[in-house]
Amino acid sequence: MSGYSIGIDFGTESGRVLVVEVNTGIIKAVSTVPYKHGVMVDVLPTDQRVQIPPDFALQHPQDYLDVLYHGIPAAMKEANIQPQEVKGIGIDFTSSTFICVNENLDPVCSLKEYENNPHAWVKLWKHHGPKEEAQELLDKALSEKSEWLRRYGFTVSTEWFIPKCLETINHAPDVYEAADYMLEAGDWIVAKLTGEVVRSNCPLGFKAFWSEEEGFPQKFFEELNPTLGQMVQTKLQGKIGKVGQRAGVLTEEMANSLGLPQGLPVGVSIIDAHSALLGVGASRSNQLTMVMGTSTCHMTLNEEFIQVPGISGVVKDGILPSFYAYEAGQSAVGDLFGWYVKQAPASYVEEAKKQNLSLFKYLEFLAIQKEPGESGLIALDWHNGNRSVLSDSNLTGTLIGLTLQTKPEDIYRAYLEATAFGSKIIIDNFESWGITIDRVYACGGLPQKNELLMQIYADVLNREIHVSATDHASGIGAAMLGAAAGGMELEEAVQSMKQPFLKTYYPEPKHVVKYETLFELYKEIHDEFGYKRPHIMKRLKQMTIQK
Ligand SMILES: Nc1ncnc2c1ncn2[C@@H]1O[C@H](COP(=O)(O)OP(=O)(O)O)[C@@H](O)[C@H]1O
Ligand SMILES: O=C(CO)[C@H](O)[C@H](O)COP(=O)(O)O
Repeated sequence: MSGYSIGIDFGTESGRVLVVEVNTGIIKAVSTVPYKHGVMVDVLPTDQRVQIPPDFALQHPQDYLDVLYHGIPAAMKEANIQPQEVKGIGIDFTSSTFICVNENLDPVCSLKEYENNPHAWVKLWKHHGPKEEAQELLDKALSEKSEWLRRYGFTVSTEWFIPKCLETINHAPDVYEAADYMLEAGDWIVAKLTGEVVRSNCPLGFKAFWSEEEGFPQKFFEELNPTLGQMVQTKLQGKIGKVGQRAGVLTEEMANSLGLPQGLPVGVSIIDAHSALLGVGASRSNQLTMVMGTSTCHMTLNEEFIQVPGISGVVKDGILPSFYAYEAGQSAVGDLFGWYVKQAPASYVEEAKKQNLSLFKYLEFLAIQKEPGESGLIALDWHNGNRSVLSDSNLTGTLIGLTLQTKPEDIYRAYLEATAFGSKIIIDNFESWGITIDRVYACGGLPQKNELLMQIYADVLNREIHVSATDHASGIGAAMLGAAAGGMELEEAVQSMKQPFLKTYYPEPKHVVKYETLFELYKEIHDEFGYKRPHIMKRLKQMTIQK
């Protein structure tokens, strides 16, 4: 098949539209559209007096539509191709990003009577509101030894779809009633493009306790909450499609608005991190892809179903047919560095400006001059909770070893190291349960932004890290799904569109030895606060929520 595919990657802060040549994977154009409202955590845009509760992370659905309406025409213009040359569109989206819509697919937050209810807005993946609901689901599933829990590493995360549904049922019954569909935002975008609701097996499998063999655990839902039970037949209706299949075709109205041909095939959606695995071409067993951005997701494929505690999930055909796709992750990586950089003292801000460096780059420049262990610091990177292997959003970050000599760059380096230690815990966990990792890939926005970070990962993991040449691996994966919707075999699309590698980071033996010792200490602190004394962080967190 010749021609182009449009891949749209909906991230945490922005959406990116790619136009990609299907035979070569050459990126002809990229248009980035930042979300005007970003991540909403303080007040609602409709009324500045309505405070958003703590632990909420909301988004404005219009921001996603703006990515379509502005990003597609801009990317097409830059690519300088004819609309008829486009063979399909694919969508990837952060997940579980949860939206309630009515039968016309209008978000409930766009209806006047609900606009001031935070529950009516999009709940972003990192919305940690449904803590009690997640715990309730987990307690029941553990007490009954529910079969489905084996696919979720024996955990239930507040970030997932069903806890978010239950939170809406419990705290905003009117919003629940007003919704005709409760959808993953990726599936909503597909529905807006095609006029038809087709849910993807990927987020359904990873975030909503659904499997192809068993569907939803209907009886379990009914027993927990009758409304949740009814939801399966009502607000969770819609066709289910598999990643790699066509969800439908572009409606006339959308085609006219976007300047694309009517009837253009649109693929079933995929989660962003899962899409990145396709983008780097890690389409075999025993390869691990670290998708490093705001958060990090650790993705791998395997021919076998293996029960692995502490992971985010395993789904058959969740990324590629005939493979079980596995996901684990860390909830704050780039976000943690971004937060720390904002705390930099005025003298650092000034000096960075003088040297014409971003604060990230200035701190990296200072931190690179330090040896591993030199600062005597160890951090826990749980500033947005811990996704794997502890799966507890009540956990918080910590820093041990501070003295009067500690400098900001020491702390920055300790946080970079902490995320590498967190990744080592995840990889060691996979391996100890029989999922061997032979090759490690890194992609996402971070690897190309921070060389020190990637060298630390190579040293801590004591493995080579192959960094993808593109920081758009998710968008490329989405474009592959667009090509597949247009008629290309998905595996063929992966082989012809996968992106090359830019650089390999090799472990530095002198550093590896030092990091082995530091990791032993990290593991002790991790187990102490994660397993033995989680109540310390939980009680502190509780006080902040009660305020
Ligand atoms: N030089 C840098 N070093 C470390 N972190 C960075 C640097 N530049 C940006 N970041 C962080 O990277 C994240 C953005 O990553 P990116 O992959 O572009 O976004 P997303 O995860 O939304 O797709 C932000 O959280 C930001 O704080
Ligand atoms: O949980 C996810 C995938 O399963 C989220 O989509 C992801 O963690 C957010 O991604 P990003 O860091 O790229 O914004």
